[in-house]
Amino acid sequence: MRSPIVLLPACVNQIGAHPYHTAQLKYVAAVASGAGATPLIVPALGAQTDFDALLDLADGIMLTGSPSNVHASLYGESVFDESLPQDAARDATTLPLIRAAIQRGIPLLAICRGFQEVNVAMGGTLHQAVHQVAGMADHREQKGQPLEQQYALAHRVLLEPAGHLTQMLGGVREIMVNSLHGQGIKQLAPGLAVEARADDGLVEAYRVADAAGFTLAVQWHPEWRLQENPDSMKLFHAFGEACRIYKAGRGGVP
Ligand SMILES: N[C@@H](CCC(=O)NCCCC(=O)O)C(=O)O
Repeated sequence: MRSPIVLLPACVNQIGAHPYHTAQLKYVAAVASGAGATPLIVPALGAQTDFDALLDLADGIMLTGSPSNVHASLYGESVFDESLPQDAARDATTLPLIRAAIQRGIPLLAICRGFQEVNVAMGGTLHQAVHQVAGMADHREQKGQPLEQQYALAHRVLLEPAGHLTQMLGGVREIMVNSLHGQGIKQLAPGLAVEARADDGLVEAYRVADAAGFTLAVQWHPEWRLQENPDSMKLFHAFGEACRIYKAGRGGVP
């Protein structure tokens, strides 16, 4: 029996003289080892994408993090800081893909930038600089520090008692998470249900309330040192199981 196929939409990055479609190794490895699925990196072709062809192949979708920001025009704002990286090709690919996948009930796991993309795709907005908002903490990593420090556990998140994440993690009320983001949720999109918040009230996880399939979006990075974090392993295991159930429900072969 073939393993479920999980699509990972790529970023576009300039490496030397050429632009590339890229996905970080830790996300690809997390899908394979954490979810027990076959990762399939999808180029950021935007409107040229045959979304139906891709979704016919997909048993799940994982939206990765990225240093680039979702373009502010996609939630009705102008960009506050043009010096920060953007990725229009990724935006043009992921936002329609997200809406189509949710429509089909395809399992969806969204991480960091992916968490922000789903909120925007469903009609929500973002703080472009959370640390500049009165009463909010600074959720950014200390760039230039070793990665072990940048991805170290940074703050707790309080889980919604009746949420799916609480159930997934065996009933715990809070967990410690890493934090590598300058942007965050301002207005949660209609139809999204909060799963966790930071102490400053920032939404750190949600699900699509009436989605037919598994949906979980988290602002932190469960893929980081996945095997060493039991909570992250439970999260990826649940995602993998949802992908297997989805695959079985559609006869398994596209
Ligand atoms: N640019 C957005 C999202 C931040 C994000 O995804 N950070 C992780 C980048 C590196 C990685 O993928 O591990 C923001 O700043 O809020």
